[in-house]
Amino acid sequence: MQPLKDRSALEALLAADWAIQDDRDALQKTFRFKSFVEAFGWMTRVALHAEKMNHHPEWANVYGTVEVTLSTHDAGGLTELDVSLAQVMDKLAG
Ligand SMILES: C[C@H](O)[C@H](O)[C@H]1CNC2=NC(N)=NC(=O)C2=N1
Repeated sequence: MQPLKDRSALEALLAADWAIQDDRDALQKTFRFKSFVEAFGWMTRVALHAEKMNHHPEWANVYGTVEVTLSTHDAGGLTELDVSLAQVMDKLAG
């Protein structure tokens, strides 16, 4: 598992509304879409990437809102995989 080496990529995420969770080494962001269909469509596209990466989000959806937590369970904290998946999520959210 690749530990975080690119601090600048993490800084860029923190400037784009991602946050480090208080009580856990994990990235968090709340995505808001106009409708349930838009939210779920985005989740479906992200899920296909996540499966390819073999790296899966913790997330919860209510109508157009998706709360996301990213952490590498196998490593007990943040790795490059979390940064990559966060970047994919931002890109697909447009
Ligand atoms: C066995 C399997 O490869 C692992 O459990 C993978 C699957 N997806 C994963 N997703 C996340 N977020 N963290 C992991 O440590 C992880 N591990």
